[in-house]
Amino acid sequence: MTEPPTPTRPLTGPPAPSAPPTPSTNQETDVTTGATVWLTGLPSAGKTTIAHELAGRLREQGRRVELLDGDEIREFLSAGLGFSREDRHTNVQRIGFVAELLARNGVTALVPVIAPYADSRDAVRGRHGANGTPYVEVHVATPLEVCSVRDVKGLYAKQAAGELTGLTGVDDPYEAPVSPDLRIEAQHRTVQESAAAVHALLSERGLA
Ligand SMILES: Nc1ncnc2c1ncn2[C@@H]1O[C@H](COP(=O)(O)OS(=O)(=O)O)[C@@H](OP(=O)(O)O)[C@H]1O
Ligand SMILES: Nc1ncnc2c1ncn2[C@@H]1O[C@H](COP(=O)(O)OP(=O)(O)O)[C@@H](O)[C@H]1O
Repeated sequence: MTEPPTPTRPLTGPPAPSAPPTPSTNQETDVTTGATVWLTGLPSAGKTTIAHELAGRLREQGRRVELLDGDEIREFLSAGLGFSREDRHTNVQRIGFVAELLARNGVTALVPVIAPYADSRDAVRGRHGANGTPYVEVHVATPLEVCSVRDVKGLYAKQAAGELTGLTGVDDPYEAPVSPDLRIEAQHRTVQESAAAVHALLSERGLA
């Protein structure tokens, strides 16, 4: 009597150990659920650093991620815009528009951009809400005293030397979010801990 051929892969049961993890999906459309994660905070607060760490974690679990870097956006999408209230508002709306497009198509859009004005941020949140696209606001709440010592781009020193005016948090407004989805006192946490906190929130909401 001949033995039936052994299948190379089991037809039922759990996926093979080498299978990549499955991202969360919208049950009705079977489309991967995207989201915009906006990290707002002062210059040198750690927005970009935390966003990169978070991006790595999300990619590891098989999610598609785009990081909309503020400096890159200002070089291309927002070329020519400055740092007046009006220009910052325009910049934030443009970034919000692109992030929402990405998020509604299944991408997790990470946005480490200052976005100093509450009404600008609210408008972005509102547009996401109107389209049913998940939006998560994270306040990277590193205090000015810490940011100005880090001074990654030398902006605080320039402002102090009188070579720059209108620096967010110093001589230009930063309206801290009153009720963000998450506030991180990032000066008391490692980058990994901060990224893990955002990741945990996304998991709770079925977005990671
Ligand atoms: N005057 C002034 N105020 C604040 N920030 C300044 C300014 N001039 C240049 N920069 C640098 O520009 C980087 C990008 O700014 P953003 O696009 O995130 O700002 S905004 O949301 O439009 O206000 C921003 O990047 P980050 O340091 O990564 O936050 C700043 O380094
Ligand atoms: N606990 C921390 N969390 C985040 N960044 C930190 C921390 N400690 C030191 N840093 C450093 O602070 C700097 C923050 O810069 P960056 O992420 O570009 O800030 P932002 O994007 O908010 O302007 C980086 O050089 C980062 O390595």
